Amino acid sequence: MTDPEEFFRRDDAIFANKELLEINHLPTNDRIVGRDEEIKQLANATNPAIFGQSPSNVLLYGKTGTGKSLCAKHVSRTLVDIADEEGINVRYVYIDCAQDTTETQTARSIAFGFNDPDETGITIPEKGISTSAYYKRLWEILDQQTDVAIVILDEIDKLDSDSILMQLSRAGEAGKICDCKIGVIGISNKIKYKDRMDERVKSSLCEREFVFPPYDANQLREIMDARKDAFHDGVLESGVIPKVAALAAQEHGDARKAIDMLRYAGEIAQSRGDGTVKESYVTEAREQAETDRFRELIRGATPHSRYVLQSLALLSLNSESDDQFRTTTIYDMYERVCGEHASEPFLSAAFVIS
Ligand SMILES: Nc1ncnc2c1ncn2[C@@H]1O[C@H](COP(=O)(O)OP(=O)(O)OP(=O)(O)O)[C@@H](O)[C@H]1O
Repeated sequence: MTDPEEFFRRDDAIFANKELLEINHLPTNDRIVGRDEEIKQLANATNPAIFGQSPSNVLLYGKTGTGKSLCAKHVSRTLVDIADEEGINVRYVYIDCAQDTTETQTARSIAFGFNDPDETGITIPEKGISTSAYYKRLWEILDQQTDVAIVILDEIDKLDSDSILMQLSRAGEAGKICDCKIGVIGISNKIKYKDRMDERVKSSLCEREFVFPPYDANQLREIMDARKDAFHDGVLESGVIPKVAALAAQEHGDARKAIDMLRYAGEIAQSRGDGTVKESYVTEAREQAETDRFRELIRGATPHSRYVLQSLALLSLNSESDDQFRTTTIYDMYERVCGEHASEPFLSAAFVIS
């Protein structure tokens, strides 16, 4: 019988500190490259918190992987430490609005993020209480736990309404609802997001706006060089990082994709029992990074957008050429796919398809 023991590795010949290349890793100061100006502006906007005053609300724009979340978290983390030295209690929470799209979910997650139940004695149930009850607990928690609260709302455009923003901006207005000062850092990939905001929310939330430009190949190379110690000495072929940087720069300068590609290239070497991460592995790593990204995009789409996509994929698979398909052909396939998912097709999907 095969002994599974022979398939386990007791040491890692490739990675010395793989965590540096993991998606959720928040790098330290010395590993953050090429965002000095953005960090300076964000620090200026949130500086009043150090004196216990209201920070400016900020909106950050930029394409995916341009360091928006990283800079927002990094500046907030530093702010908390400096304020602490000045005797001011600042805390921050990070909310992914792609996960928490409704007002209730967002209010609950913010309350949960700021709450230390041992200190407040307040619990935040997953469900079973009303939106206003979540708010009530949130204001109470903020009053008890902090002088200044920073709320980072990533993918803010995914919120299904402005209600939570309205509440946060009202609460932030000196002492109206709670005594704590509140600053919001909104993050979006959609430059036009502001256009659909309520005027009142817009004037309060968009006190300052910063656009994060894409990285060029040199910056991407520096970002990866600063994390090179994720690998053991000498295992990375010298051409790997420049190749990853060049490919990622071609695809709108996305640092996440670059770091993913680098990690995958290492994993490919590892899975083949190769002691060297070869430049030739980068092409495969790129495909894997693209598949991941696509999977993530699809996961965020509505069920019917996924059914339309599945229909197109099925038609393309069964087609000899790359011909275009008639709307009726796609709609027929879409109806079939909906049937397989026990879902009623939307008539309006025909307009979307056409
Ligand atoms: N200037 C930088 N220096 C070091 N690492 C960076 C830098 N910019 C981005 N990264 C890394 O790239 C990845 C993506 O960055 P981040 O999540 O901040 O991008 P984003 O602009 O918020 O993207 P999205 O809009 O998709 O959330 C993270 O792992 C981050 O650590």
